[in-house]
Amino acid sequence: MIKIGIINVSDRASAGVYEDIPGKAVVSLLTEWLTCSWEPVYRVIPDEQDQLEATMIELADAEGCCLVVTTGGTGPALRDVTPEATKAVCQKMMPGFGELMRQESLKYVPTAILSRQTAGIRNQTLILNLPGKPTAIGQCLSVVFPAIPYCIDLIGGPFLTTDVEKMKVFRPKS
Ligand SMILES: Nc1ncnc2c1ncn2[C@@H]1O[C@H](COP(=O)(O)OP(=O)(O)OP(=O)(O)O)[C@@H](O)[C@H]1O
Ligand SMILES: Nc1nc2c(c(=O)[nH]1)N[C@H]1C(S)=C(S)[C@@H](COP(=O)(O)O)O[C@H]1N2
Repeated sequence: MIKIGIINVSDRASAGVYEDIPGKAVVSLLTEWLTCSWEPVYRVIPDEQDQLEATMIELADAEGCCLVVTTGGTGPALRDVTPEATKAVCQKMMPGFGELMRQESLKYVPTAILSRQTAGIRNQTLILNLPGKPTAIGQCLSVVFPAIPYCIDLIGGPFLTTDVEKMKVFRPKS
């Protein structure tokens, strides 16, 4: 079974102050787009770098997720450490994901430049950061998703398929 990790990184969501809207939004978009069978591996944790790194490693190495999507903790605030944790656990960074998501987000809010969201590869797992704002989830994930299945092909992961009416992905012809 294809597994996809979703980690909501938020002190308030993990304390139950917020409902986990961003994480649920990721699951609902993936459910709408993907036609292959898959299952979410879901975590809600505080902005603690050690815990976040341990959770990313668990979802990548022990659970075998081909993709791990994080929400929140990408900004400049003192406790925002999601990009640092991502860099610490990845062997390769994929800066194009962050660049494209910021460019898209700027169409909606000038504060898009405050997100340090990035992506990287840990072994056979792509780790992708999204901002924590519920409205940012669809705006960011839909703009980078067309490249995600091919990225997962290239790192030796499972073949992700989508409903082309809802999410058209791109795989270059070999
Ligand atoms: N479940 C939610 N419902 C409504 N707004 C949310 C929710 N989660 C996040 N947000 C909004 O997105 C912003 C950024 O979210 P993020 O998770 O990065 O940080 P945070 O919620 O401030 O985290 P923390 O609780 O760790 O400070 C929040 O300030 C809030 O405005
Ligand atoms: N699409 C989109 N991107 C966005 C935003 C948003 O509302 N929509 N908020 C910005 C703001 S205000 C901040 S502080 C940063 C970091 O958010 P995070 O700490 O929740 O990850 O994301 C930015 N990117």
